[in-house]
Amino acid sequence: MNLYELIQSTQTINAIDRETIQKIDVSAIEMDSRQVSNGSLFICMEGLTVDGHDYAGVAVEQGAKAIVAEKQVDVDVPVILVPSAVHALADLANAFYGYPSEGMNVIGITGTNGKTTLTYLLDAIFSEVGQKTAVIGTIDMKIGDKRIPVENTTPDALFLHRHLHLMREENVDTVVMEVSSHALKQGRVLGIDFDDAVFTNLSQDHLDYHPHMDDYAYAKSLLFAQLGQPLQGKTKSAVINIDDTYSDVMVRSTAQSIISYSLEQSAVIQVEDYELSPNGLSFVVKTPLGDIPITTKMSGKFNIYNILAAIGVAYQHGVSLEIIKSAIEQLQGVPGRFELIDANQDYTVVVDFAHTPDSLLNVLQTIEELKHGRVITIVGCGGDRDRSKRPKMADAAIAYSDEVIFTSDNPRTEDPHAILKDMTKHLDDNSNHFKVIESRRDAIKTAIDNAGERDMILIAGKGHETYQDIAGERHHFDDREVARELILARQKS
Ligand SMILES: CC(=O)N[C@H]1[C@@H](OP(=O)(O)OP(=O)(O)OC[C@H]2O[C@@H](n3ccc(=O)[nH]c3=O)[C@H](O)[C@@H]2O)O[C@H](CO)[C@@H](O)[C@@H]1O[C@H](C)C(=O)N[C@@H](C)C(=O)N[C@H](CCC(=O)O)C(=O)O
Ligand SMILES: Nc1ncnc2c1ncn2[C@@H]1O[C@H](COP(=O)(O)OP(=O)(O)OP(=O)(O)O)[C@@H](O)[C@H]1O
Ligand SMILES: N[C@H](CCC[C@H](N)C(=O)O)C(=O)O
Ligand SMILES: [Mg+2]
Repeated sequence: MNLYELIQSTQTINAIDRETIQKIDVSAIEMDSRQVSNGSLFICMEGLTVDGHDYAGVAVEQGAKAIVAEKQVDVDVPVILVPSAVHALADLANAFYGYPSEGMNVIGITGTNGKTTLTYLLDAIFSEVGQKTAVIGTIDMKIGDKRIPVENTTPDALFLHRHLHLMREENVDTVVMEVSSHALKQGRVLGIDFDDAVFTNLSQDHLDYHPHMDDYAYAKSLLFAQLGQPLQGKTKSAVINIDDTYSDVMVRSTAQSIISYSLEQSAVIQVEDYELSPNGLSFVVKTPLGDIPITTKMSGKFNIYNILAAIGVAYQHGVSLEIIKSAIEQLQGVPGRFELIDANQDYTVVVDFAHTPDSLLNVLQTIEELKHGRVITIVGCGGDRDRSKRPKMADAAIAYSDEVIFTSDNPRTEDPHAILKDMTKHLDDNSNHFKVIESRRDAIKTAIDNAGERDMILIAGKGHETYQDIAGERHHFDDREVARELILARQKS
């Protein structure tokens, strides 16, 4: 693409010599010098670890034909100065790839918990309608039947516009994506033309990155602001859980119509009555188009919220009540979310991705309603992440379990002992209520070897993850595989 044409899509600072840059054809846009090839346009991004401006020279050596930067860099190719590299990256990538999100339905989901679960619900509903769908989220990226691994829950703007383009080329109708607060604060989703934005809930997480809860809520609200002004002929909506304390922040951030959902008060999408049982949930959802009785194998009151959110989006898109019901009832569950490990043992083993105080409380309260024996919880906290959630997660585990085994999650670059100390130092050491077993495998083995008939073991925090990050190195580790192997080993012994 011609560089002169391309830069018309963003705001620049310096006067550009039109004749020079009109001669440059850009073969790719890159934000990482290691990816630059001959003919690339390199955008210097100031990161949290390094400053991309320091890599401009390397990018030119690799073949970059021009540089986009926020400050002058000493290279012998044209340098286009911009007021914001974050905006320039989004504008240029969006233009380079032909504004791909405008040609598809794009649904953005934000909130502390429930995003991944909701992507699975919406994928099931839009697939049931007969649409081709794509999903971008924590587990992976899915385009039709293809699954592509991702590093971040919400990737950077360049990756997003590039892959949205690919999705449009592959005739995807609807893209469902998780939008993390990191992504919103770092401008990773700028330029995406969202049709709907969903707010699930807000509770403590990421206070290593956000200085306080208001900053975290403000970041989430940016998704609702990005829906823009209502346009004639195009209906957009904000689907919002009004039972959450922070819902007002989201409601006030958007000019689009609000589809509220609630379990407790009057809302566009609400619940008449619900029943939680060991076999799942059953409840009646009231919508302006009529009632939908739902029976699902998904467990936990919190999943009613996820289902209401899905119904809110589907309702906005005119999906029939029958299709909504059928898609939700067929969904077997989400990998690593309340996933039962069943090898015909006489005790229950649940693997769940709860890694925040609120999600851990939710999953344990669900277990409280389903249990028939003792509850044994295995839990740890990730390293290089919010330290203040550690004692709170420990308290949640202690409050609802007969026994807790504190263990390692992903220590990353932190000392595993220090993380476990942060979790347990306020607890009474003499209590025989908890143990600390640093090795996750040994912790799972201890729980399985000692489980009695009808006991329930919760292995929390890692869900679908297939690795454990120790000292910055990833080793293969899957709670589900390890639990199954140890259950079978106990049966043989
Ligand atoms: C803390 C954080 O959010 N970091 C993100 C951030 O990295 P960073 O700011 O450290 O980047 P950097 O390494 O300083 O690099 C700056 C620039 O220099 C460039 N560079 C760098 C090196 C080089 O040799 N050449 C070069 O050009 C880089 O490509 C980049 O453009 O920008 C990167 C690109 O967008 C992200 O991949 C990275 O996510 C890291 C891997 C991460 O772990 N993030 C987590 C905290 C996160 O974002 N999590 C949320 C989900 C949370 C949840 O769901 O609960 C997510 O959306 O994944
Ligand atoms: N609506 C909800 N409210 C509270 N807790 C929930 C809700 N939905 C799921 N959970 C709990 O949170 C855990 C994570 O759920 P899920 O993966 O759907 O959330 P997420 O928002 O995608 O998380 P992440 O920020 O890590 O991507 C689940 O394993 C479950 O324990
Ligand atoms: N997206 C979340 C996942 C946390 C999962 C947990 N297992 C951990 O490592 O803390 C994060 O990166 O903070
Ligand atoms: Mg997720």
